Amino acid sequence: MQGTDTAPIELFDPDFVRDPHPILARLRNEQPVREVLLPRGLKVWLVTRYEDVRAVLAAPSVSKNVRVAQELFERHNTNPEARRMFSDALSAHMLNSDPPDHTRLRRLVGKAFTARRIEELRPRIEEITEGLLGAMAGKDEVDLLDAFAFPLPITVICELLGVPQEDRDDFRTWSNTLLSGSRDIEMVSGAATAMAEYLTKLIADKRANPGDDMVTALVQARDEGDRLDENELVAMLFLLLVAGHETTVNLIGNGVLALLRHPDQLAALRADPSLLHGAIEEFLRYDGPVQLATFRFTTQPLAVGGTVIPEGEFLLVSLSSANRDPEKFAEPDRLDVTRPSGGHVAFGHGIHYCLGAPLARLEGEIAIGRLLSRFPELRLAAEPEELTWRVSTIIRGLETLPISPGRPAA
Ligand code: HEM
Repeated sequence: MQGTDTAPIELFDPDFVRDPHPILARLRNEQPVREVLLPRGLKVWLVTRYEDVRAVLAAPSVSKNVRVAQELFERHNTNPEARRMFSDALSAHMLNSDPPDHTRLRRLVGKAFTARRIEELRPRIEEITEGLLGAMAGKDEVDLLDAFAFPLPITVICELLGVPQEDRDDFRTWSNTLLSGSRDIEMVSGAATAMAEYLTKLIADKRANPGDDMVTALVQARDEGDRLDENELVAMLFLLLVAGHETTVNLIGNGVLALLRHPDQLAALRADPSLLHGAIEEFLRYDGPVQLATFRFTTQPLAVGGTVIPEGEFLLVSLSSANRDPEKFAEPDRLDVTRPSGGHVAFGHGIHYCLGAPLARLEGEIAIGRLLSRFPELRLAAEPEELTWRVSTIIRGLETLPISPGRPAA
């Protein structure tokens, strides 16, 4: 019977991590709403069909209030050692809040992320892109993630916020650990503490030496208008930096891999660069960087796809699965850069729809467009089967992407 089968499913087995789509297709067909046990011992409901995913993301009775979530977490966790996974210092951000807190927090930064404001960053994003591509020219083989897909968005978000260059490597390490889905609880909470201490110090520095950056603007909003408290300030920076670090890298990485594995699509895009805009949407649909939306929970019984999920249960919705649902997308497993774009849920849906979507799209377009025009001979430098994917509850992305750039265009 639908929903009640709690036999383990292989959500984080090597087969799933390598290619989740066959397992997701089976779930959509057989058990579109069902309970699963996560690696750290938490029981959650997993939702996999497009319409159900959108309905859950838009349901006002589905909450993200982190304080209530902490209590529920303790009730639903089967592993007593994993009790404290939510770090208080980092958790008071918009993605962990319901209205009216969510509305207030999102409004504080909303203006800086509109498509128009983000478009002003274009020349700087192009400059960083050209610099990184220039450094790749002449090399036989490089890891595209390390040389290009990571440094580009990290540099952009750090410049926007005002995070010093020399601190960026530490930040990347902590951020990766926090999103790894690791069972090593000490390592995860160590990274959370280091991150919180770092951000607290950054805020103190900006108070003493204000700059023309977003951290300074938020510090001033905190100090003058009393519109967010100190905890919320730390958590806001944490969210923006982590979102800026962990996502766009995989739009670039997964997108380039998809193209290199589909030479006909690569040729079509090279022949008609006006397809690029739609191609970015297709990469987001085909293998988006965020496979599961973040935790939510029911505050009253919720009917989804014929199953009633009781009150006080955790929900995870699979964005990767929704984006391959044949009820919504014809031939969903086919990469097609000419597909009419739109409708995918790679950036989520509802009030938590990705704040950084305009920035991610612009970075993705500039990065992939310039990469293809700079390196006409670009090819994979590994067999696709040899590539390994990161083990993470949230993120869908490669560990490394070895490529051979070939001769640069004249
Ligand atoms: C291709 C890159 C990106 C993808 C695929 C992506 C995806 C997502 C998704 C799926 C959500 C909703 C999660 C949920 O409802 O559980 C989200 C929220 C969010 N994203 Fe992104 N993101 C990307 C880039 C960025 C960037 C560059 C930033 C900028 C700093 C950013 C900032 C945020 C913020 C602040 C939220 C929370 C919004 C809210 O709670 O109202 N994202 N993102």
